[in-house]
Amino acid sequence: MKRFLIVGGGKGGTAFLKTLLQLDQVRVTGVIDVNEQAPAIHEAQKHGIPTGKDALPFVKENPDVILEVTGKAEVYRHLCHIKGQSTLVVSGEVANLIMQLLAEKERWFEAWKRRQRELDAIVNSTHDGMIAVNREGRITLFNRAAERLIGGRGEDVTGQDIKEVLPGSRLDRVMETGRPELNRSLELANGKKIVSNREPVTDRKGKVIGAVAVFRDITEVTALAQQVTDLKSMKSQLSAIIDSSDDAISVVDTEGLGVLINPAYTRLTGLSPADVIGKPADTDISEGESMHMKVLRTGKPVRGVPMKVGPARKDVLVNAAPITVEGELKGSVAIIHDMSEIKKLYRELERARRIIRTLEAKYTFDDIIGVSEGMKAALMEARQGARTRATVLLRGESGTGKELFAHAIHNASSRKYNQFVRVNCASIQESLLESELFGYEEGAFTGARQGGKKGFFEEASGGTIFLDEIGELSSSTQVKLLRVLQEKEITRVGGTKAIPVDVRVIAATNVDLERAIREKRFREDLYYRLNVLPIHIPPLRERKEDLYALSLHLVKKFNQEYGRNVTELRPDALKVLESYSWPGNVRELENVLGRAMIHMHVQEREIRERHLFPFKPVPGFTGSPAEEEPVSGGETLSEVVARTERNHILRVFREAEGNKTETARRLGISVRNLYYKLERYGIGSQRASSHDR
Ligand SMILES: Nc1ncnc2c1ncn2[C@@H]1O[C@H](COP(=O)(O)OP(=O)(O)OP(=O)(O)O)[C@@H](O)[C@H]1O
Repeated sequence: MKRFLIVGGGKGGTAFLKTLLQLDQVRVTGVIDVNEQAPAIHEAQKHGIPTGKDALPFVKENPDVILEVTGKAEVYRHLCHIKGQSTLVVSGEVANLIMQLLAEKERWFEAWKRRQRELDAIVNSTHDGMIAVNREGRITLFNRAAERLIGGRGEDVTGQDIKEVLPGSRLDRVMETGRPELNRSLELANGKKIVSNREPVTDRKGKVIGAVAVFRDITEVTALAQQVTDLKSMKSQLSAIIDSSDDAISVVDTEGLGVLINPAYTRLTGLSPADVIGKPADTDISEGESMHMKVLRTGKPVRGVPMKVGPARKDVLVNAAPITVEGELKGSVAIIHDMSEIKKLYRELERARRIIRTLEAKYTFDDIIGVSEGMKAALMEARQGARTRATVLLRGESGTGKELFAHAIHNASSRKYNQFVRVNCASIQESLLESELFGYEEGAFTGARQGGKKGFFEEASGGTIFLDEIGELSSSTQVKLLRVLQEKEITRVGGTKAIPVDVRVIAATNVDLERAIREKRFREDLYYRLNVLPIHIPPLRERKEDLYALSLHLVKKFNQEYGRNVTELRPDALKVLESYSWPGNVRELENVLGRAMIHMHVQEREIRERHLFPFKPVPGFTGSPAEEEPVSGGETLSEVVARTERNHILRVFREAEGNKTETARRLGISVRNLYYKLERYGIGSQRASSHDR
């Protein structure tokens, strides 16, 4: 509040008074004039302002400004003994001007104050901390951000020595050197990280009159920077994982537009990033609805969807899932697993399995012993035949080695790594044979397996099927077999679809097929289909020169089996063997030698005649006891019938020298029936297994 004393109440004084009365922060302490009727005196009295002598005490109170509006002021100055007061002498004309200037100053002052408040607001609202000190190092500014960062209150610390409030501020140092310190990072005692700029404040002449520090909290920024670094490294790790994945990966945004694919995706589909990124997913790899679009539509993952993709139409399995960030759907990711590799591996595995199984077709040509002309010819034909896929018909009596030949042909052919399936056509019930050979569809007959079943032909696909005892096939099976040989395709029982099969057929029989054709028991057309490469294996009695080598070969085999060390066959023993007719052929020889070795002393090395003695070869026997059973009392009728039947079959079987076809003929039953009965009564050597698998 400024106090004014107006001296002179004329026009000028009145003008001053009126102007001053309009101003804030101004108090007129009095108006003085010798003329008590002067207009300003009147005006002052109207406003209760002391005049004349009444004003004098206020003069003594030392008004801030005395406005002398006339020359008479000198008198009043003297009167009032006012000293050291600034006195302004103005004429009435300039009084107005001065008043205007005063008003201007007041406005400027107001503006300055407002500006000051604005600056205060700015200084206090900024996130940057600000501290200013004067020349003495006393704090003149300590804004709110500084309060927050450092602690303490601006009003408390203002005027205090900066060295006490903030010993590490270095503002004293800045004042000393007069040089700014910029972008300095430091950690405060409270753990906050800041970066600060400190600058000296100079007057117009460049003299340092203080210093100011502006500093910023970078704790969060540092943490954010760390997070960004972490995210970057995570991103590059993820990119490396995605790029090195063998599974194809694709990502789309919420609009279904491609965002990311990995190299495996390009390898699988042939689509480059340019084909996919930013393009709609509904034109992607799938034929129906895109898995991405399905995921975006339903918000749910899809799993294990089989598809064919890419130019190679590779089999794949697709998994797709929504990408959600804080509960919000952001897109979809699909992982496409190439199944062709697995399928390939599976095929390899199957192949390996087959090789293992094929080992069951374990004989090769090296296992077939034969020095006789007849055997040499058969072997040569078989070796040649092995190189082709021609159907082979092995002819020869029981036990001559037909199956051995079949194994050897398969193992010498290009099909050796695939399945060798042996089917004994006589030992499988006629009603089952068709479905066993050709398989059946689900529901083909009561008891048919769910999903149907592959037959032997399908099992042998890529390999060889050995149809033993082919002469025993029923006419309906003969027709079907003929079709397989002609069309190279099968139809499952109960099915309509023709399934192509790539199978090499080796058939064998000891039946006189030509006679069977004449008797209408065997189809002529099938005969010609089978008889592409007939191989005749002569009976042992016609190739006695093989006996010695064969015997040594078989003895070697038994040595291993029985843990013996027999190395020789004495001439006397060989002579006995040569004098025999071998109706059971090599199988019978095998039995005779096996039995002889069992009866030899462990240390004996040579087979002699006496070892074979008493040599009563039983044709067709493999060692199972098959003597006639004696009659005993107290049997039931069915036991008597069974015993009688067994004894009779055994007798005829011996008389026919173990020839099953002949036995069956003499008994008036089918060979199949004979097989059944031989097995039932434990007679003979036939194996019950229908195929080697
Ligand atoms: N030349 C041979 N060299 C070595 N062993 C042989 C020879 N011929 C046959 N064998 C052996 O004789 C036994 C009977 O042979 P295989 O089973 O092959 O005869 P098969 O003619 O198929 O008889 P079947 O018609 O009764 O089925 C087998 O143990 C076989 O190893």
